[in-house]
Amino acid sequence: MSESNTRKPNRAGGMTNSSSGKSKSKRPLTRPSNGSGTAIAGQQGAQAQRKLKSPRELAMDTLVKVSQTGAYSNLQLNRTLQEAQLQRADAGLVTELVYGTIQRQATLDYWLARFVSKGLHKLEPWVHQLLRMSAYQLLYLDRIPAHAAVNEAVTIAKKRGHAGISGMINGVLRSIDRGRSELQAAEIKHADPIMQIALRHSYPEWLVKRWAAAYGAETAEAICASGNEQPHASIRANTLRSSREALIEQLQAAGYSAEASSIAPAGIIVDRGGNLADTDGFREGLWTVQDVSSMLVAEVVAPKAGMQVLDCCAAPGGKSTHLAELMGGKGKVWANDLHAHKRDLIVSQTERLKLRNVEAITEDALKLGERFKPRSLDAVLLDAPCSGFGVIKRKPEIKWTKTAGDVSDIAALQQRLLNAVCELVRPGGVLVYSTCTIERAENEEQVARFLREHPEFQLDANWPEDIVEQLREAGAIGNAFEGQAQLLPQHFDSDGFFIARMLKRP
Ligand SMILES: C[S@@+](CC[C@H](N)C(=O)[O-])C[C@H]1O[C@@H](n2cnc3c(N)ncnc32)[C@H](O)[C@@H]1O
Repeated sequence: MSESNTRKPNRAGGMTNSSSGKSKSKRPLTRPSNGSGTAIAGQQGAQAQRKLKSPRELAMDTLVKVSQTGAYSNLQLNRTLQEAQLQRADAGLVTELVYGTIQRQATLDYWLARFVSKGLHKLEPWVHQLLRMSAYQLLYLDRIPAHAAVNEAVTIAKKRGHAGISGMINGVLRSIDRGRSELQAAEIKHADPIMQIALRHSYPEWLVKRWAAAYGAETAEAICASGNEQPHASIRANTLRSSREALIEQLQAAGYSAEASSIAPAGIIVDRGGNLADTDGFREGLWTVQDVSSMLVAEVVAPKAGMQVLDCCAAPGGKSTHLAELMGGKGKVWANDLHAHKRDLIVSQTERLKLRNVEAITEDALKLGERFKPRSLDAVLLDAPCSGFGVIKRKPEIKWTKTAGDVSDIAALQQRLLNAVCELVRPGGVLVYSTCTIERAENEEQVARFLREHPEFQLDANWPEDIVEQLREAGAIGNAFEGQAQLLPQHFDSDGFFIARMLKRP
């Protein structure tokens, strides 16, 4: 039996993550960004590396690097997988251990603290990560026999540390194994309801407090639980090359589980699809890998063929290419990003999708007024840099690394960006503001302030009807829809996203 990656159904009291349900597929198969999980014939160096380090040791090293250096988990994991050249099942195990351990670290520490008498803060970083990672296997993964998790941890400890450490690790993990029927997250009780949510679902207290204040405690808990779910893999049909229906048939014929997204008109949910960016269909430009909530942004811009459109913060180009597709390849999309090295990402996407009406440019969006005439563009999209709390499913370390100060800083930048780029919209034109976060300060409050200071703009509820209907059904908007929506991650099992459509008065 491969012990690769299946998560326990609700084993430790959190949300279920079994492989059975539609939204519960195995983690490595739903994380396309870690595409190096496919088997790659080993080079000599890679084989030597593999002999030296087991998948668990690689996972532990990745966890230490992420926590010590602040590296993004997905990038660090990709580096690890590329260097190690693992077989698919082993890459799946490393992926599961890295994401799962980061995701559940507060709950894991809560239990570990019971058994580590000298206190977790006194542990060396690798010992702490090894304990977390092994406790994660015992408490959250059902295909991994307890003896494998414990023995592997002890083997790593013997290799890395002295006998006292391996003995301590053995003792702690065996205690957790013996007590695991009681170590259920749902059993965690705390006098403070905020702390209870934080410990059960493994989030920092300040963040839960903020979300409870913004959305109420019940919704805050649902946000937290949803953030621990496996993300769906989804693709956006390039409707200039094929239809969504034809692609679904094609994918199903090739053995994929593919179905139309209920919310995104070009979206296809693909379960158990492996790395969708490593497929012929992707290489041929038939689709783009993108979260369904992210697909709504260009639909809300709703550009017409022939329009002049500017995407101010565009890399890697997911929304710019979508805009160009919606325009039938006619008109012009300027895809701008601050970072010159990201221009290549946009260019490679437009070339792959065979789009000729996208021009990638490099500029600080605060200075786009030096390149474009005021009031000259039909539509401007500001998909702003943000705190990213909507994508915790994919980047779980965000919840541990971002601070309330980061939210204020990024909100101040967003405000300056909005003030700068709104000048470029022509009278009667559209300005769409979006973020992949669920912070009011970056979303509704940002828009309210902007509208106060720019009376020439007004919210515009003229969104595609089907999308509005789906948003209403999911509870993302009420009856009085004014033209902005906050999608929470639980609404469509997607990323959390905010979108506001504003019109410049003629
Ligand atoms: C949310 S991401 C954009 C994602 C992109 N719209 C997509 O759908 O693929 C934000 C982007 O803003 C860029 N950025 C940050 N500050 C910027 C600035 N001052 N001017 C232009 N781009 C900026 C970042 O490099 C990053 O690529």
